[in-house]
Parts: sequence; structure tokens; C-alpha cells
Amino acid sequence: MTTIDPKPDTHSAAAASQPDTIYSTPLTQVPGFAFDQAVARVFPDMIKRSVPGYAETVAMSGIIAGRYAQPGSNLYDLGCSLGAVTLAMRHGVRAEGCHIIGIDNSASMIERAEHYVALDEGRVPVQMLCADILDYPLERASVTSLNFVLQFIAPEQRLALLSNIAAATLPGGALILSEKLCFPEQEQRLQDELHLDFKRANGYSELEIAQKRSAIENVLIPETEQAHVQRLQAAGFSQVIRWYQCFNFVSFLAIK
Ligand SMILES: Nc1ncnc2c1ncn2[C@@H]1O[C@H](C[S@+](CC[C@H]([NH3+])C(=O)[O-])CC(=O)[O-])[C@@H](O)[C@H]1O
Ligand SMILES: O=C(O)C(=O)Cc1ccccc1
Repeated sequence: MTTIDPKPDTHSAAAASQPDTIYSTPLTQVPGFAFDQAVARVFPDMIKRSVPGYAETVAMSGIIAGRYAQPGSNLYDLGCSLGAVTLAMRHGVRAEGCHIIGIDNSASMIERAEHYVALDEGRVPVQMLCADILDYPLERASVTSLNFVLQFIAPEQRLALLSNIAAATLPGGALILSEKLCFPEQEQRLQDELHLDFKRANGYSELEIAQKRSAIENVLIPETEQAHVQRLQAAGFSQVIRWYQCFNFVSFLAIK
């Protein structure tokens, strides 16, 4: 029997991460959040402690890649950061002749991602590129991942990006879209509280939580589930399902 070996945690950055203390001391002015060197250094710890369900979306990207990868096609990890999804897809793919391309416009992220990919012993060729996903030409895509990335793209550019992805996707191909959601007022309060409790339980102080919140305001712009589903359909995907949700973080599977 062939078994899938997801391994993203031991193979990638997660094992070697430094603790996230970026917002632990009071800042006179909190700068807008950026994926710079300081963030890249602590990223595995930061995302694990900040995004409920992150490990599951990464691991299941490998499972989804196993089902949807087509022979001789490309798999894209757009906004790949340190390449966690890239490596999960690499260990999930069974089809022959596939290539995986990870793209991120943060040089600090790509530099580190290349290191983790070099340490990984996968059969499928992987390329890590420092580029803007808004103008990178995609082709012959069977599986594309946007794992908590669209939320950082200006809202007016989101439809064009998704339309480009859909146009480059082979019939029957898939897009995995993971996002922070927003909700009608009452549910928003409840989901926010649960997310805050998650951060507290992971050791973040009230100061860290408050300063991070201020840093991501107007940088991470969440939308409703309805807005995402409608836009995915408008972009050219014929079927959209929500396959996962943990508090205010969700993942959709869109099929062309
Ligand atoms: N226009 C752009 N072009 C390229 N990259 C971009 C752009 N805008 C933002 N990014 C990149 O998108 C990534 C978002 S993090 C993704 C986690 C990863 N997917 C993971 O599964 O570990 C999510 C988070 O931190 O919440 C960063 O590395 C940015 O540099
Ligand atoms: O920390 C938060 O509140 C988030 O919404 C998630 C996040 C995770 C990593 C970088 C920026 C935002």
C-alpha cells in the first residue's frame, strides 16, 4: 500500500522556529505589519500561535494535492512564506511529471524557504521564486494554494488575481483558498473573543495582542464567506465548498 507522507512539520521551518516576541515590548508607534526579516525569522511560531487551524490547512493541502494533481502539470503555492504548503504538496503528489512553484514577494521569506526546500528530500521538483503573485504568469495549473494570502492583497485586485488563477487552471483543477473571515456583528464579537482566547492560550500577552491588532489593521482585510464564494464563482470556478473552519479562519476548495 502506498501511504502519503505529509511531514511538513519536521521537514520545514516549524521544527527550528524562534519564538515570536515582536510585539512584546511597548512601541511608541506600531508600524504597519510587513513580512520583513524580523517576521520571517519567527514566522512558524507566529503563525502557529496566531492562526487556529493553520497546521490542518497545511497538512490537508498535501492530501488535496494528492487527489487533484494531474500528470505533467504545475502546482502553485502563491504567497508561500517559508514553503510549508509547498512541502506538504510535494509529499502528497502522486501524479508523474509535476512541478511545484512557490512564489513570495518577501526576499527574507524566499531566502529561508529555499533553505528548507534544500533540506527536504522529495521526488517532485520544486522552484521557489521571489516575485509578485499579481503579475506572475501562471500556466497548466492543476492545484493552486492561497493559504492566508488573499487577505493581504488590496480588495480591488482580488478578482483579477482569482480570474488569472482560474484561467491558468486545467479543467478539473483546484484552488485551495484559506482566509480570515469577517461576520455579521453578533457572530463577529463571538468569533473575535474565541480567537483572542486562542492567542492568550498560546502565551501572547494583552500588549502583544493589542499591538499586533493595530499593526494588521488596514493590512489584513478580511471578507465574508459570501463575498469569497461569489467572487470565486465570478472568477470562473464552477464548484466551491468550505472544507474547513476553525473559529474565524476558513478554507475553501474551488474546482474549475
Ligand atoms: N503580492 C504578493 N506577491 C507575493 N507574495 C505576497 C504578496 N502579498 C503578500 N505576499 C506574501 O503572502 C504571505 C502571507 S503569509 C502566508 C502563509 C503561507 N502561505 C503558509 O501557508 O505558511 C500569511 C500570514 O502571515 O497570515 C507572506 O509571506 C507575504 O510576503
Ligand atoms: O494575528 C492575527 O490576529 C491574525 O489575524 C493572523 C496573522 C498571522 C500572521 C501574520 C499576520 C496575521
